[in-house]
Amino acid sequence: ESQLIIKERQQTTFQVEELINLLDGGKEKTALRRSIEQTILSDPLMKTDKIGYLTREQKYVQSVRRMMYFFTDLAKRNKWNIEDPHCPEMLFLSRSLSSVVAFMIHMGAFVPSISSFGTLEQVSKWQPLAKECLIIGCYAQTELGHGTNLRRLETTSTFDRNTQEFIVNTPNLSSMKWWPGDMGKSANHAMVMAQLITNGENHGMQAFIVPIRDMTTHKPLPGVEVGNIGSIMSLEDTDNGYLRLNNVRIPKENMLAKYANVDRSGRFQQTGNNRLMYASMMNLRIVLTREQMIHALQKACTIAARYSCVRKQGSLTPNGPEIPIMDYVTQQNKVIPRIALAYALDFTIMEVRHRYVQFLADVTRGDLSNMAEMHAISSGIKANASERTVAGVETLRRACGGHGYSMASGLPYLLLSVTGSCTYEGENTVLYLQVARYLIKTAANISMGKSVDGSSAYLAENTEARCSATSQEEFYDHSLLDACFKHRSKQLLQSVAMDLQGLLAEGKQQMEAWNLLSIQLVNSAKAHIERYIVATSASFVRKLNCSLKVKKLLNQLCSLVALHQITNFPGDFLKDGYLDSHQLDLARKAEVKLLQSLRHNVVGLVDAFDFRDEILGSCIGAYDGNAYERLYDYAKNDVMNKNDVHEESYQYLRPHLHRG
Ligand SMILES: CCCCCCCCCCCCCC(=O)SCCNC(=O)CCNC(=O)[C@H](O)C(C)(C)COP(=O)(O)OP(=O)(O)OC[C@H]1O[C@@H](n2cnc3c(N)ncnc32)[C@H](O)[C@@H]1OP(=O)(O)O
Ligand SMILES: Cc1cc2nc3c(=O)[nH]c(=O)nc-3n(C[C@H](O)[C@H](O)[C@H](O)COP(=O)(O)OP(=O)(O)OC[C@H]3O[C@@H](n4cnc5c(N)ncnc54)[C@H](O)[C@@H]3O)c2cc1C
Repeated sequence: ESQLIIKERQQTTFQVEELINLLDGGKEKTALRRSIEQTILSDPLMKTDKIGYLTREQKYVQSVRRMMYFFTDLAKRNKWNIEDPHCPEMLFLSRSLSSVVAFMIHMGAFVPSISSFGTLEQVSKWQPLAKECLIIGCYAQTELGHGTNLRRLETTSTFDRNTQEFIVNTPNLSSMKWWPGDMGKSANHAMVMAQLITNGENHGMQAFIVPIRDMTTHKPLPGVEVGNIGSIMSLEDTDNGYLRLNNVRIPKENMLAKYANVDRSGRFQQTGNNRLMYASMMNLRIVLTREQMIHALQKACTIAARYSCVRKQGSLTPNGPEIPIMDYVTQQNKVIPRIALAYALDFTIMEVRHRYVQFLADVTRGDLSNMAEMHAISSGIKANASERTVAGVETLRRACGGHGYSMASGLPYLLLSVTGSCTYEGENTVLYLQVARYLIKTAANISMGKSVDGSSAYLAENTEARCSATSQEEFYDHSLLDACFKHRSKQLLQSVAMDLQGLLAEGKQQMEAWNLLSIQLVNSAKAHIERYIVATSASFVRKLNCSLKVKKLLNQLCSLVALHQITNFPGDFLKDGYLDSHQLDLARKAEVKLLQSLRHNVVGLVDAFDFRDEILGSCIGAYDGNAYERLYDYAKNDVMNKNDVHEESYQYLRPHLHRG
């Protein structure tokens, strides 16, 4: 173990294990997580070869092999609950599996969509088959021509009264399904989202289960053309696919009919709220925020923080001893606010998940009153967490200098794999505009004196016109910081709502006015969600039952998240004079002081994320801090170094070497 990292751990002022337990949800949960990790990581059939050395095809094959074994054997033998994406076991499992892997869409989207859209009878038919991996499914919504605008999907499913079948068709190039994970090579069934047509009338998007490959030969079924879409930026262990359906017939029962059905004569009946067809996307938005984004940020923080403490470069005195780069305040400003953000997002998503589970129970009772708010929160948190995670991981990668550019650091892999999360499951701008739609409606409700949802209640409160802070210390106070965020959000919303009214009064059409103001609308949505994160994480910490030391530390992290946002994006806080430039200076000084006070706990804070080295996959961020030894070992094992002289060198270099 590096002496430097030992020294860092000696400086830690709190019990790391306490914080680990807190993040897991209790001591017993930590024990459960560790035993799951131990079982998975010690199983020879779950072993992965070093990802950097595999071809795209090898990655896919390895992933399919591991995950088939995992779902059909390992998880069952250990009686792990892989049914509920929000249960603790599932959270721990996805952490142990460490990267995006085959059958995540099958288990994470296909299986839950059956119960989201299916009747009880349909669920009891399809779900056991899917859970046992007797069928492999994908979620086929996006098309070559449309991903966001679901109303304009072009795949059709036309009811044939004579045969009591649906004819599913992708009539042209742009209507073919494009992108679904697990579809290219693995899936034998697809959950196809298509326009339902009965008796010549279009009833909008519905879900259909379409068999696409033969259950014995795995060959595409008649009328089906299916394949991989080709190399993508990362996530190469899954097979994102395309699918063309040429008038493929499926039985009438394959339309999932929880919220709408078609009778034998082709009469369409809507039995539930049609927004519920969209609502199922909330689930994956929340799951991905934690399972992919926050974990990626936590891993990147772990790597950059540990490395920054063992990397020495330069000195703070002329010819003096070299210091760990973590002692530079600029380095602290790159690493520590990201650690703080990783904590704040984790606390926020715990609350969001808790609310979502309650929301699901409400929906089962037929109560949809919280749907609009839940949609705004889940869309906003997905967009904000992915945007800040991607930016954060890149900052942390650069904070590791040259070694951050090497695959050996694990950082490029994290960055590339998490970048996609800004696009899939709802492109971020589009999601922010959904939040803005909710906010504009809320503003209208407030002006009519109607009640507003809990997370937006502050929009109806009276707030001070100016921040009251006169000292640095006040900028650590959560309620003062929250007031800054409330004010920013409120004034951005008021201003865009007024502009919208103005444009409408001038005679502009609603959609045109909306488009003209969409930059402001996105900013307003971001401000609302950032306020939600600041308030939710602080209140989560307030309610925690933990030692004073840990509470103090977590309170500091919450303050830092808010302060860092104010000092880096001060414009909207200064705009209407809520903060003045003197107060901004105080906030900056407060931030630097906070960074320095958190400095000696940096390693403890990332140790508390408790990622085993095998899961972290980094030569420079391993627990023992032996970065250089591992980098050297990584280089020695490069396939290019198999022989001292590369065969190609003989062929192309040797003829030229003797020319002179
Ligand atoms: C274990 C896990 C590990 C995982 C690793 C896996 C990694 C890899 C995974 C990769 C996985 C990737 C997998 C994938 O990528 S799967 C594909 C994901 N695709 C999308 O997310 C598509 C995004 N597009 C949309 O969501 C819609 O088209 C929108 C909604 C934007 C517009 O459409 P439209 O123009 O029709 O909408 P509108 O604006 O008129 O609104 C109409 C009304 O509907 C309400 N509304 C809208 N949306 C929702 C909602 N969601 N819940 C509840 N309500 C909702 C809305 O408030 C409004 O209500 P009201 O205001 O009128 O009252
Ligand atoms: C790795 C990966 C895995 C995926 N897996 C699946 C899957 O399993 N199943 C599936 O069905 N799909 C999947 N997708 C598709 C994904 O859901 C879509 O790509 C995503 O929803 C974005 O839609 P789009 O590609 O049509 O983007 P577009 O909507 O074309 O976005 C392009 C640009 O247009 C802008 N834009 C579009 N509409 C508006 C608007 N109304 N207002 C303002 N700006 C707008 C966007 O902000 C963006 O800047 C996956 C994608 C990726 C990258």
